[in-house]
Amino acid sequence: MLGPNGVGKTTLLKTIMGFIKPCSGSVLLDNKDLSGLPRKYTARHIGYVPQVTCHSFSFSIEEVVIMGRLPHLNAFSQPGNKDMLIVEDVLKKLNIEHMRKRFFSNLSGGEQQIVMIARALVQEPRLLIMDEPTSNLDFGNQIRILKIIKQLSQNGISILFTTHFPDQAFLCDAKVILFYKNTRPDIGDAANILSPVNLKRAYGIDIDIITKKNADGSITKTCVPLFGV
Ligand SMILES: Nc1ncnc2c1ncn2[C@@H]1O[C@H](COP(=O)(O)OP(=O)(O)OP(=O)(O)O)[C@@H](O)[C@H]1O
Repeated sequence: MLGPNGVGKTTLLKTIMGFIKPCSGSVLLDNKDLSGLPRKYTARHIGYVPQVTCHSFSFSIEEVVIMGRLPHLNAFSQPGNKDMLIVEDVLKKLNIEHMRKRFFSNLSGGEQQIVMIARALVQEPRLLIMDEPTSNLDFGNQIRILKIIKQLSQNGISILFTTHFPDQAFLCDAKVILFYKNTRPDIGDAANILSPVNLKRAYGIDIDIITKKNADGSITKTCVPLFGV
């Protein structure tokens, strides 16, 4: 989901998650109205990573990530071997296994963001919803998270995320919902929707789209704003 500030991307995600009541229409999961489903059921199927705010859990990284397994545990049961293997795998994938004992509240905003993504991944959801998952991350971590997003989607997991960087839609070869201030959004493949004309309508600036052929034959598209002199 792409679009200008304040257009309603977060509001739509919160509505899908059931935190806000829709003004009209309904949100269905497996053809059932989400608002009537038990929270635990929803949590087994949908993972949610909210926009970064300052979280102050007094737990270690490892403990915060293990909490993502809660929807799969019975009341009063402890995480078992299978749960711990999933946690290990995700800590490694996100390159945070070496800092697992650090206190979550002492982490930087970007580090906290990676841990919150890890917590959602160990939930093993069918649908992962993330609000600006890369907003606080350094360039390397942005690309690492995008690669994971692409890999998960190739493995059949649906991922819905907001971003302010149209390039990320090209990199993930994603379907795009492009919001505008006063008209209905456009929905479709990044290659079709992210044209200079549509991007100007959304963001109010001139943008060129450059196509680069890589050494391995693949194509990378990137947005270049026309900055002027
Ligand atoms: N709790 C709230 N109460 C009233 N209005 C709100 C509330 N939260 C958001 N809004 C308003 O709803 C509109 C949409 O906000 P929203 O956060 O969904 O936009 P967004 O597209 O996610 O923006 P951004 O890209 O800046 O994160 C904004 O005008 C915002 O001021």
